Amino acid sequence: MAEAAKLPIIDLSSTDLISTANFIRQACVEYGFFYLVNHGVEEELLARVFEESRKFFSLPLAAKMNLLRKEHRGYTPLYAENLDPSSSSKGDSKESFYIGPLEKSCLNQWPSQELLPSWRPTMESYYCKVMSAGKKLISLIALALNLDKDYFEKIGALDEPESFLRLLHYPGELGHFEEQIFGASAHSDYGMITLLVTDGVPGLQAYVYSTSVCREKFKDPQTWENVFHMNGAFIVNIGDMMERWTNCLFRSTLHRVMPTGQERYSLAFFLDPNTECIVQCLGSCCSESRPQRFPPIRSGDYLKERLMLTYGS
Ligand SMILES: O=C(O)CCC(=O)C(=O)O
Ligand SMILES: [Fe+2]
Repeated sequence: MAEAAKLPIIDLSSTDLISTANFIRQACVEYGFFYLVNHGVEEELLARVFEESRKFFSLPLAAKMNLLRKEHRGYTPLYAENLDPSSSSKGDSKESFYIGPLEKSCLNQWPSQELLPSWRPTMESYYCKVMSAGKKLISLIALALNLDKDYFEKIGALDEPESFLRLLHYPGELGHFEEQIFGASAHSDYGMITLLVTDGVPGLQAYVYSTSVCREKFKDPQTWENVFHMNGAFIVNIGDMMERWTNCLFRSTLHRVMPTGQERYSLAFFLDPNTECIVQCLGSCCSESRPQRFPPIRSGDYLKERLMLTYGS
């Protein structure tokens, strides 16, 4: 049985910015995962988002297929995705719905107002709230990296960030004994940070290390720890672009969702930089003894490459 991960708890409302930043640094170096409390997103709004998400996934398949994923927005059906390219499984046992930047709203797809009248305003309101919590957190992450608080704004990363809200539904059915079917197979997220909230049903596991060395992803044997839901908190994890910026100082930790036989809903918000932003090793994160590990890359190109590997488009 996997143990429960004892993740740090970061208070986004703390006025002591320096100690919060230090605490974030430690959390990102040691775990790449932490809980975020007092983030300003009301419980009542979260409950409404879950309710609307449930309504969408309960629609007949044909209605959902009308909104099939295009331009990385819309519906992805069960087994459409295998997050672990090294596995030969038939795909993950989950369905999802992506909502992209509201500034580019013509690319987004929405269920019709006749079907789900409150859906779009609820999702837009949540998108804005979680984005503002995320931006505040990024300013503390900048401080944690000994940068100016507005560093990521100044380099344009937070100017119309290419961020996606993903509604997830795990139906909970278990595959045959001989099949290895995950809710979400082992992966790391692609962007800067992910802010996740679940409905409380367990399943999420993170591969937590105890050394600060950049680990080799997908290397066996692995030890996984359960990441449980905490009432009122976001589960935050560092994504691969932040790992590249920090030259592996901050970890983009592998995680997965185990099948438990229970139906499960979650909301993942991937805060990814503006597509034109160049992601390159921060001066404070490389030295002679810690040489740069990745070449600079345009955020949009990196994201496209990763999505291509997951979806083929
Ligand atoms: O549903 C969850 O708990 C995690 C989802 C996730 O890791 C993802 O969509 O990237
Ligand atoms: Fe993830």
